[in-house]
Amino acid sequence: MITLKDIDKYYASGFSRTYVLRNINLEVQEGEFISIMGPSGSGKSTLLNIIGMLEEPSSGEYYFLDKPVHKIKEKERTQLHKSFIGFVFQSYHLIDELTVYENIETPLLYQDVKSSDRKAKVADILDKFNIVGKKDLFPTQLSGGQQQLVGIARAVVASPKLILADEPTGNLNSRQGEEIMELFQRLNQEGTTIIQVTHSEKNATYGSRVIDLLDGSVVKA
Ligand SMILES: Nc1ncnc2c1ncn2[C@@H]1O[C@H](COP(=O)(O)OP(=O)(O)OP(=O)(O)O)[C@@H](O)[C@H]1O
Repeated sequence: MITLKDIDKYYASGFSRTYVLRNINLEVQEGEFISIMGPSGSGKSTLLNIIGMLEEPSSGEYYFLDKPVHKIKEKERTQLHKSFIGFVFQSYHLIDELTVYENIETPLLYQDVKSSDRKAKVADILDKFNIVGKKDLFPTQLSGGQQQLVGIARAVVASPKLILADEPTGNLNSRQGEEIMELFQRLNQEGTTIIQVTHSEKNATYGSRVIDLLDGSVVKA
């Protein structure tokens, strides 16, 4: 599904370069559930953002479903992201002015799904996530755990092939964190590929492979 070849990400600092990622080579097969681990500042979020097409590498090659992401135009890249990837952020990134229902519906609007299909898909996800009773509330009226559930519901409503999650349980208590991990495990068993960034050894046990980063390089994959 994913091939990264010699990916570097650096920023200019004076006359030199500061490397955030260096010489990353990685293959991810469809159906994997991967945890990216490593100390703070080791480049985990940057790697996830590159895989999610939210950031561009400075050099190297990135193939997603055999498409050369490093070569295609931004518009096509955005289309790839919208069609195949669901992104879960640590700080939820819900839209405060929209209800739970409307937040979950947004990716379907981007994909031009027709109204009756949108209704059916959102209803299905609300049901699956046990949040039917919350559909008309606004994000600020929910607990952190509930907001993250909505964030994940929004990420999966369009049935993405790949879920990327950056510290999805970072702001949750341990019970809520376990629920999210169990949910990811179920989605993975149903065929969704998952890559999460986590500091938690326990969260990593839900996955099938750990990628360890140190100072921008993969030390174990
Ligand atoms: N625009 C930028 N200019 C310079 N350096 C940057 C820029 N953006 C990120 N960095 C640096 O890249 C490094 C890696 O950041 P990244 O967020 O990927 O690490 P991380 O492993 O996810 O860290 P954490 O676990 O703390 O979230 C950091 O040292 C950060 O300061």
